[in-house]
Amino acid sequence: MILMKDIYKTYANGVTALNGINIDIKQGEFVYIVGPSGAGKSTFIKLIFREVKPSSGTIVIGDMDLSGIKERKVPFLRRNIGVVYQDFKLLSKLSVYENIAFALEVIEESPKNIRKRVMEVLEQVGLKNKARFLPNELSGGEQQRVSIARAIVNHPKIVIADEPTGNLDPETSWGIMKTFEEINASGTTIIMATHSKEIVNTIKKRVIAIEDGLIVRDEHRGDYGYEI
Ligand SMILES: Nc1ncnc2c1ncn2[C@@H]1O[C@H](COP(=O)(O)OP(=O)(O)OP(=O)(O)O)[C@@H](O)[C@H]1O
Repeated sequence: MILMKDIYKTYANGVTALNGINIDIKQGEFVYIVGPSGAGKSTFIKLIFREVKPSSGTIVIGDMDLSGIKERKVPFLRRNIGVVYQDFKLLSKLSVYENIAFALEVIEESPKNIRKRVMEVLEQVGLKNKARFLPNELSGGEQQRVSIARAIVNHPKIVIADEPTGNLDPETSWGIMKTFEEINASGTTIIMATHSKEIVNTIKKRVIAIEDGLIVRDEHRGDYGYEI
């Protein structure tokens, strides 16, 4: 599903973020990516949806080998991947409904299907009654739910989340995690970078630890393993 072989990444400024990564993640897995600040977690995550290109090595996502992929094929890769960010990245002038519908409009889904599917995902994240609200009229947790709804509206096979609870209080974070678990239960692969020891040690999943651009630990139902 997600395969990386001998992945190295050195940025244009000379910083080497990844130093020989090998990984195999199967469809339907839930994986935490942990490690110190600057270890290479975000770089690892960005490789999956081709926000970042490796300096060398092979990446296969589903049946797509990204090594030789043409730029015009990248949107097809991204259709299978939903992304959730720490700071939500919602469009502030668009309503909740429009923020989610936008993801379907760009792939030219019919207006009837768009309406049906947007209301479906809003129901799934518990925000059906806020469809007409603007993002700044919502709490942080609600905004993150909108961004999760946007990420899953197109039925992606993979959802990637880069510190999705980083800006939320603990109670709200547990609710967001429950939503990710429900999405995972329907067969979607979840890759989540997190600094939350409480979450990783409570909701046990596969844990991949990255330090200095290398995978130093890969455990089924692992622990967070750091003090903060
Ligand atoms: N666009 C970039 N250009 C140059 N260097 C970068 C770029 N993005 C990241 N880096 C560097 O690559 C290294 C790894 O960064 P990365 O963001 O992947 O770490 P991280 O583990 O996600 O950190 P954090 O937990 O703080 O988010 C760092 O030294 C960082 O400064």
